[in-house]
Amino acid sequence: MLELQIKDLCVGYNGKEILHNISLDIENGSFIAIVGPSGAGKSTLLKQINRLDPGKTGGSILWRGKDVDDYDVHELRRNLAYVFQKAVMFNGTTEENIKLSLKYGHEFKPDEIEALYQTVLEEASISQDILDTPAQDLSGGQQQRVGIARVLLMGSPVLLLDEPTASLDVETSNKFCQTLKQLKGGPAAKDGKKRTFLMITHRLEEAKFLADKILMIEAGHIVEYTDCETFFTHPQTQRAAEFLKAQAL
Ligand SMILES: Nc1ncnc2c1ncn2[C@@H]1O[C@H](COP(=O)(O)OP(=O)(O)OP(=O)(O)O)[C@@H](O)[C@H]1O
Repeated sequence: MLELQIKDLCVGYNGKEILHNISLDIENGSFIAIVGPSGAGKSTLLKQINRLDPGKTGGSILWRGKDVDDYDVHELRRNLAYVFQKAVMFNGTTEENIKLSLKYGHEFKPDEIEALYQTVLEEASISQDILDTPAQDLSGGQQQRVGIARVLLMGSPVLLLDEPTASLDVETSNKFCQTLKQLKGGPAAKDGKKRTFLMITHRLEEAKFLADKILMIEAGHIVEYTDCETFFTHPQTQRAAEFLKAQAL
């Protein structure tokens, strides 16, 4: 089943085109790593998916067959959740910070919430000592896991991850990727369909570890959209081969 279809998407600002005729299909349950040089348009693409970027000039994005523009924006963002480079922590306990997402029009019955909460803590590797610490005192890696827990508590089937490990050290980042790996392929809450991940990363080893497919973008164009192994072992384009070679230096 197709989770997302992007058709001839064009984005531009002040007459300058940032994304040019992007078309791609994303299967339910897949993990897509989005790679490419700085300024390629990766974040712009991700933000287009849940309408965080206002620059669309043409084309369409369908989530489960319906144009994202036709959804109520809160419903859309609850289902296609954006995870930023750094999760924002508010005053209060970690538990309060995680349960904050329940305020955003969730569809769960009260008795379902507690069960889901317990599952989410396990899935996002949130231990009791993290819960007991004020959220603002948590380390960067712990805060990112709290951010993920919030998204899971909303039951979002699609996670849009914009460089979630960029501000983490290598060890913490590896732990965070282990958490994502555990989540991968797991059923989304409620509808039983699998979770789908789109993650921007500059760390190719993370893409290799997590992704089913790699989407490489450069200067607003798709360079390659291929399965992970093929991308790393037999890139189909000269440009992808050069990109991989440069990263290996
Ligand atoms: N609101 C905006 N107005 C004008 N230009 C914009 C806007 N948003 C993005 N851009 C431009 O679009 C281009 C692509 O930006 P984007 O953030 O999508 O790139 P990126 O591939 O995510 O880069 P990075 O890897 O450095 O985060 C950049 O040149 C950026 O300046």
